Order: sequence, then C-alpha cells, then structure tokens
Amino acid sequence: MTGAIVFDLDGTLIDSAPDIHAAANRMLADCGEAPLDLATIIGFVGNGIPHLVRLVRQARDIPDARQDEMTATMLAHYTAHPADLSTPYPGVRSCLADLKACGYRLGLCTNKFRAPSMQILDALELTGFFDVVIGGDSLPVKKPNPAPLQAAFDALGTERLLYVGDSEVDAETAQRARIPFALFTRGYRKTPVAELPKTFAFDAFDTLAAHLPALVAR
Ligand SMILES: O=C(O)COP(=O)(O)O
Ligand SMILES: [Mg+2]
Repeated sequence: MTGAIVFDLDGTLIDSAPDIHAAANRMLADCGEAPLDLATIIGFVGNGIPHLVRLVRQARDIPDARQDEMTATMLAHYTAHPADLSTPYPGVRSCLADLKACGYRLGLCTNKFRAPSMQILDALELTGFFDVVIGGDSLPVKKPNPAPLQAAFDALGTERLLYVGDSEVDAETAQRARIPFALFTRGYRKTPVAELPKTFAFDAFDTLAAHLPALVAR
C-alpha cells in the first residue's frame, strides 16, 4: 500500500496540553501573575505558542508591549520541559508502526515551532516514523494557511492520501489544501464534531487504518 499521510501533533498524536499548561503558568509566575487552569489553556492551543501567549496575556490583562518578552520566556520554560507530562494517545505508536510497515509515507505538520516539536518526538520515541516534520516556523505562514500542509505532502512525494488532525485549524487547512481530512475527536477541538468539515471522524487510533482502503479507492 502506498500513499502519504500527514499528522498534526498537539491533541492528535500526543496529549501535550499538561506541559504547555505548566510552561504557561511558569511564565505567569515570572510575571507575578496567578496561574490559569488546564481547561483554559487547552482552549488557547492550536495556533502556535505566540498566539497562546497573546490569549494568556489578554486573560490576565497584561499589555501588548510584553508579547515578545513573554513569548521568549514561555519558549524557554517549554523547551526546558517539553515532554515531562506529555504522552502519545493510546494506540498511536502501534498505529504509526503498522502504517510504516504497510508502506505508507508519514509526515507531521504542526503549528508548534519545529525545535520543540523535534524535542518532543525524540523524547517520546516517535521521530523515526516521520519522513518530514513541518513546524509553525518552517515557512513564513502557518496553518490554517494550506502551504505548510502542502509542503509536507510535497516532501513525501507520493499520493496525498490523508491529513489527520484534531482542531478547527486542521479542518480548515485540509479543506483549503483539498486533502481528505480525518478528525481525531479526543483532542483540543472546541466545535461539535458534526459542525467541522471532514472525510471521517475517529476516536481511537486502532481504528484509523480501517478507513484507508476506501481513500485509496477514491
Ligand atoms: O502549538 C499549537 O498551538 C498547536 O499545535 P498543533 O498544530 O500540533 O495542534
Ligand atoms: Mg492539534
């Protein structure tokens, strides 16, 4: 079986919110501000760390002038502890291993900066599954602009089979890139499943491979 499958990272392959939450609260503590709860921070994930810092500042009434300094602080905390609390969702590693063994080429397209993404993939022993990793700073634009997803598929150089993601941003990216989209429903989505454009939705990684023959036959 051939074809290329690209995955999102946060909320799709890994539950990374606890480490993002910890870094955000360390950043707030550095500013003398009270912490935010996990659910609030999860609501801020999806458009990359600078955007998350913007939303955290707004939640704590911290002025725009501190954006760059706080983003640097957040990134320092995050890259110091990128994968202390993060874990792959159940079945992810065996799903990726099975897909690789079947001959699919796999890529990653995340809005997280590439350096911390690689740290996390290394720490969770997922790096070897991917032939390309596109981060939020790999191109001048990020998702929902379709260019990063297209760049990932270009690098894989075979039939563009599927993009797998968890969020509104991923659904829009796939739609704009005209790539079939699988919505993982246990990630950080805010919109009801029925309202997001998708080719199919799934809630467990041991069920993903069963959808692929229908895509190849399209
Ligand atoms: O870092 C984020 O905000 C989102 O990252 P993702 O694109 O891997 O979901
Ligand atoms: Mg995501």
